[in-house]
Amino acid sequence: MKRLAGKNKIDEIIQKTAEKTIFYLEKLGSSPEGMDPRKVFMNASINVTSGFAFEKNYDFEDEEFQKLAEYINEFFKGLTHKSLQQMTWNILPRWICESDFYAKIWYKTPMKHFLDAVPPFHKFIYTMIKEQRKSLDHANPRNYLETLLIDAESDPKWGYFTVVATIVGVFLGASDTLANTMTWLALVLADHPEVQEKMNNEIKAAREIDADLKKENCPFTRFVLLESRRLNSVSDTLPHIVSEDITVKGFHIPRNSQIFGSLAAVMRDPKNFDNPSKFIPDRFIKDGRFENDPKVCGFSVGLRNCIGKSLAIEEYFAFATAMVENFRIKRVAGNMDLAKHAFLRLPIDDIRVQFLRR
Ligand code: HEM
Repeated sequence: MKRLAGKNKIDEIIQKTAEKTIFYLEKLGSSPEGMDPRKVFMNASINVTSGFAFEKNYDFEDEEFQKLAEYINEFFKGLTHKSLQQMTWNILPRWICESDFYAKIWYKTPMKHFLDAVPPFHKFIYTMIKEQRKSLDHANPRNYLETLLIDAESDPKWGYFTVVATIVGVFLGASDTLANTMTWLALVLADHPEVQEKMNNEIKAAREIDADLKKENCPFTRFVLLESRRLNSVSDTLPHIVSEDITVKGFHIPRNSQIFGSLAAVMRDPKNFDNPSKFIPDRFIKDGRFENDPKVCGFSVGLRNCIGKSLAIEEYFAFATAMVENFRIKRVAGNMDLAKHAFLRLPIDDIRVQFLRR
């Protein structure tokens, strides 16, 4: 990421994507029935990721973009079952897990979406690789894919498959997480109109200081964004495999076990936050100033924490401020309940939010 600093047009792509997002939120969400904004936010995060990965900025209605979005959405439809299948590998004999019969059983579940999306998604990325190799400048990689291609040439352990799998991982890590973080924010703001007004006033005043909105001029907005991520963190945690035998607080965990730690448990623990289930943006004021709190750990902790954290923070700020500057947000249907999901914390399906132009 450091090698791309200042070279990638990512800030410009984030701003353009924020404008497109506003256009679609108004087009689809201004009527009294409102909308589920997830798809619009998903398109927005996929577009920023394609800016980061390939330096491509799409129109959401572009045919190539729609294909890309479809592969990613299909992956997510089957992801829970893919994870459940992996859990069964912990308990069943290997010959069962590797049999055709067992594979056919899983293909009858929603995991089918995941499996069917893999070949065309990989092919799409191979096409990008071919395109970008033609103009690859080794001294000046312009995007994430180019840095991977350069690394792959100098390391025999890397093959094209590793490059493709890394890009797939970035698209999966970047899209659903940010889309749902934005959706939770829209829902929580709908319940707190006074917070929307306070944010809007702060953003207006900050624009007078500098037309390019600066985070340091928007402390209250940052409290709100952090508090919304704390209260409704999207990822509880991804499954991890234990690489060696370990004992934690008297519990022995053998090598190769699959484990799940809960990030939400840290962020909703009353020992860490007073009234943890309440939305209290001002909880982050320390001596009158904004202070980040590392216990808000939705990007996970440790060596494998989120590689896209700083990009995600930029996108979240840009999309959230654009949304509040342009709209009053109202909830028309649904509530703040959690959807049933194996390891993500997502809003339920039947939410409807109205975006009323200011
Ligand atoms: C609000 C948005 C986001 C949230 C809440 C989030 C959260 C997370 C979490 C919890 C992990 C798991 C870390 C672990 O295994 O312990 C993760 C990993 C990852 N994230 Fe994010 N993420 C976000 C945005 C992004 C973005 C924008 C990118 C792309 C540039 C990205 C790329 C990745 C990748 C590639 C991994 C896997 C890292 C690894 O396994 O080493 N994420 N993210």
